[in-house]
Formats: sequence, C-alpha cells, structure tokens
Amino acid sequence: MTGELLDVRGLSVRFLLGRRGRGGEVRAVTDATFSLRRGQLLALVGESGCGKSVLASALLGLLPGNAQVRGHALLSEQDGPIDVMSAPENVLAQRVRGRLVGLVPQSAATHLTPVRTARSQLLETVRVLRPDVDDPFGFAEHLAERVGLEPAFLDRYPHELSGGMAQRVAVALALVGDPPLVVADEPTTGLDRPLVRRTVDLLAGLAEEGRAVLMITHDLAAARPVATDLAVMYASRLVELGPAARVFAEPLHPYTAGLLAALPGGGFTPIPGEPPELTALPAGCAFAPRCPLGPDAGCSGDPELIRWDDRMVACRRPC
Ligand SMILES: Nc1ncnc2c1ncn2[C@@H]1O[C@H](COP(=O)(O)OP(=O)(O)OP(=O)(O)O)[C@@H](O)[C@H]1O
Repeated sequence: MTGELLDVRGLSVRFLLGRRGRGGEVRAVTDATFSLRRGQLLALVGESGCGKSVLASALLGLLPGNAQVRGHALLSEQDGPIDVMSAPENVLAQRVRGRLVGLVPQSAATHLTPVRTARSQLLETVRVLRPDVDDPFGFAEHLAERVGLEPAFLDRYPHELSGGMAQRVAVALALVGDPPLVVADEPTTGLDRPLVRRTVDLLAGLAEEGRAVLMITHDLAAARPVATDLAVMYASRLVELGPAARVFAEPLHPYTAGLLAALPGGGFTPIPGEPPELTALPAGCAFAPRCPLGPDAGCSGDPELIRWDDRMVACRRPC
C-alpha cells in the first residue's frame, strides 16, 4: 500500500444462479481497480443495476452466499493492511465493519429497527463499538449534533422521522466507531433537492475532516458539487476514473459524456438503448452497441482501464 486507505485491485464479483450456477451467472463487478485516500470523496456513478451496490457490499464483506469473488480490497490498518476479500468473518465483524468502514445504507429509514427509537439504536451501537466511551448518552447526543440533527429527535421512532432526519441518524450510526472510510450507498434517494444538498454537504464535511468517503449514486447532479473524484461504472466495469472537476469538464469515455448530456444542464439528451444484461455480457466493450462513435474493430478487445493524463479510461477511442 502506498498511503492509500483503501486499495482495490482487480476486484470481480459474480453471482451463481440456481444450483451450483446451473442457472447461469450474473457478472456484477468486473476487474474493479481504484484507491482512496483520506480527504477524498469518490462518487461512484452509473445507471441502475450496473453493480455499484454490489461493489459496496463487497467492501464490507457483506456479499450473499451465491457470490464468488476475485481480487483484493486492502484496508489500511495500524498492524498492516486487511484484505476484505479474504479476511475471515471474525476479522470483518470485529475490525472492519463499523470500525474501519462505516456504512450509510440505501433507504436509511427502512434500515432502522421500526420498534425502537433512534436514540436506543444509537446507544446500542455506541456500547458495542465504543466500550471506551464513559458517557454513551452524551456521546450519542454529540454525534446527533455532529450530523445536524436536533438531539430531541433521537427520541422518535423511525416512522416519526422525515427522510432527511432518518438519513442523519444513519450517518450518525456510521460514525459511531470513528471509521476512516465511510461508504454511502445512494444516500440521496427519495430526498428533495435541498435535502440532497444538505446530505452531500454532510458527506463532503466527513472527507474534509480527514476521512475517505465513497458515495454511490446514480445522481450525477448531486455528486457534482462535492465529489473530489469520480468513478463511472457501466455494465459491471469502471470505465472512467479521475479528478471530478476534470471528468465533469472533459469526459473521456463516451458513456460519461452521455451521462453528462442527460443532465438538465447538458440538454436532457438520453443515451439511446439499454445497458446489457449482466447475465449475458458481450465480449469486448459492453458500451459499443450504444456508442455514438459507432462500431470499430478495436472495440471488440478487452476494455481495460488505461492511463490517460491524470485519469483512467476504458476506451480505445476516448472523446
Ligand atoms: N444475490 C444476488 N444474486 C444474483 N444477482 C444479484 C444478487 N445481488 C445483486 N445481483 C445483481 O447484481 C447486479 C448489480 O446490482 P447492484 O444492486 O449492484 O446495482 P446498482 O448499480 O447498485 O443498481 P441500483 O442503483 O439500482 O441499486 C444486478 O443485476 C442485480 O440483479
């Protein structure tokens, strides 16, 4: 490891369908390679179903039993890196989840236990992850304030919280163990625009205070003001990766350019066609059938990420 907090190398995840894969397989993540340092907020963007959440689950060692993984995801720790892909469950439970990696889950409200107040759930997490804390009650209130939630709201049950409040409780829960890496899976889904902005600003604040943040989203507009880096995923592969300002200003991959053109500021021009099924990925570049540059013999080759200036791109003919 060279100063990175997270170093993902050649990470692939496939799901076997049916008994022993007789029903085929879903190639959810293919050969993902990227790293994250403290202070970075990496937005991982891509259309629904391209593999973003599976990648997040892999980083927490939370894949279901029918998943097969290859590659490495090294998390830096004092005693040396932990490879989440090969670490035993006791290491994942005792040293990784909550302590090295905090998860802000998709749809925070449904993730909370419905019959217990936010306070009791936060206190329980404090007692498990922070036995060193003398005053769990005060610590929980401090965390609530840290994420911009009036501590009195902690006495509410999940159904009594608005979407924005539930999201803040979820961020507070993710911060209990003071993890250096926070993974937020679609943190803005279902929120209105002002709340989207408050949520991404909160995540940006976590990066500014020295954590690394991986924000998974299909909402490029939400990521734009806060991402320091951008990773674009298409049909299970990362196709472009680099400093966010550069990628937004001059996208290299035609898929990234298409996503930006589909934004309100880009003219609302949708990308024609549909992504391929992850059960039947074509050989070569999966974007080729939708690519505005048209077919080319070179596109039939393996679309590996190659370095291009300060970025990585998986295209033989970048824009
Ligand atoms: N346990 C599983 N068994 C089989 N396939 C799965 C399993 N979990 C996820 N998948 C498939 O993996 C693919 C990637 O799913 P994933 O949830 O990562 O997409 P996503 O990019 O996060 O989309 P969204 O934004 O809609 O959540 C999908 O085709 C999904 O159906």
